[in-house]
Amino acid sequence: MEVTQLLAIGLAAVLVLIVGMYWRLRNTTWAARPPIIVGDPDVTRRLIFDHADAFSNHPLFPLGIDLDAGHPKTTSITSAPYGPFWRAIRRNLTVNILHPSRVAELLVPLQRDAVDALVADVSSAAARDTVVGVRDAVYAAVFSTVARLCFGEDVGDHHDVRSMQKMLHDFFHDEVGAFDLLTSRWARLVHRGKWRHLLSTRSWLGDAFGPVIASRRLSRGSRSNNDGGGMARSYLDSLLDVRVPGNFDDPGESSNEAPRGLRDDEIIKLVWEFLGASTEAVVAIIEWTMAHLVAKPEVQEKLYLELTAGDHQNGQVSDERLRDTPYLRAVVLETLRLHPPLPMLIRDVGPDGAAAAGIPTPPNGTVARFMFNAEVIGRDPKVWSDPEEFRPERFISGGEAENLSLVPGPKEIKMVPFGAGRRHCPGAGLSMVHIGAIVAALVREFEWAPPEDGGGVDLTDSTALFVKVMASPLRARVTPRVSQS
Ligand code: HEM
Repeated sequence: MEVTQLLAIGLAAVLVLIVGMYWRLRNTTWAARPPIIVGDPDVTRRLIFDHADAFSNHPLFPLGIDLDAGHPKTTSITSAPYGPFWRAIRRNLTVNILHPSRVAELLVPLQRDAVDALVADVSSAAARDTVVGVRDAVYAAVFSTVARLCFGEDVGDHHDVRSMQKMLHDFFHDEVGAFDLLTSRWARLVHRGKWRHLLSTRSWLGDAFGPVIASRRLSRGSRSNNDGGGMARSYLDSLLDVRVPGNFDDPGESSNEAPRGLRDDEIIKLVWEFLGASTEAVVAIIEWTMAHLVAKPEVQEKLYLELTAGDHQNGQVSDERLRDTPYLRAVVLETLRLHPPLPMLIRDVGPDGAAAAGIPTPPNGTVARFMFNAEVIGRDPKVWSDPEEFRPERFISGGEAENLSLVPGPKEIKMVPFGAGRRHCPGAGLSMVHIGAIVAALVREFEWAPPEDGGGVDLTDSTALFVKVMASPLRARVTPRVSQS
């Protein structure tokens, strides 16, 4: 046999090996057993509400890996097992930050600066170019507000906020995202550096937020009454004060261990959850809303007229103001119906849940994973007329979804963008105010039209970690409105 033939055979063997390895690695997933996908609103209602005890646990490791391995365990509200620890940290967030009175007191004043900066950004982009993108400017406006809610005014200088924003953005929007790394060993092999970076999340979060927490502890310690020195009490302040049951794994109602304060590594996890939860989905919905307004000028005009009528002109958006601007609320709800940014509500259930759902009992010590598909539920033709149509009128007086609440009750489910049952999103009210204020400012100040290049509005979606976003960032022709005053 000639050398060239030998070489060809060797090369072919190597290729077969590589392709085999590729397929083996590609098909390795972190969820060992396939989840059970539910898209029917009635089945969702029955399982989540009628069997609430069994359907109240989210996955313990939302990213599929234990990022605490080798360290004391930490948890977020999202991943804490249903029980007293979860209740304590969720209650702390709802009472201290998300309660409507706190939203009015904390969020609304902070938004003013962020919205002004956003309007200035869009104005200068529109002056430079006929076609502008809105995603980055909105991201900055939302994050700067959220960072101040989280850390208070002493969050640091502009540079610190920007570097936190970049960290969060890279985590969700890196082109080789955590999801690719977790679902494919091939991706881990090719992007070893990024995989190592993901595994060391705990340590780089510590480097970023540890000093902020330490400095806040210090400044509070130097004041006798921990009153924040006249500053509004931030989420971080509440986390420094909250008392939790000794052990977050304890499923019982009463732990034997004495209540304790949170450790810094636990606070870091909760702060990271807060920043991510209050930025990503909010930005996604603002962009989807603007996309529909560009695509449907008649809806945009109707909204503009509502926003500029009477004393709404230049008014801040608050919970009450949203009640006075039903069309704005309807436009945002219609966007949430069509594009729930977290399209899957996940529940891990044991034998009770499996029995309720009529599926085989999961083997000892394991769970069955249910994914309730919010996107399918919100577009169910049994529930919605012309479900694929963007029609905000459904949500106003006389419409098929008049008076629909943000989070469904136990009687009926029509849409679940903020989830359902005990684990529903506690940030729904704050989100509506935050989204409403930004959309209101963008529509009041500018007219939005499709780019002249004929590209139109592309409503294709893609997933950034867990969040459904527009696959191509929105681009629009933006014209400043003539001042009404
Ligand atoms: C448009 C904005 C938002 C959307 C669409 C959204 C959606 C969701 C969804 C679908 C869930 C899972 C619910 C379930 O499993 O039933 C969730 C959970 C959660 N969200 Fe939101 N969210 C938004 C904004 C916020 C904001 C502003 C916060 C404030 C910090 C927040 C904090 C949380 C937390 C802590 C959980 C976990 C709740 C638990 O496990 O008990 N979210 N969110």
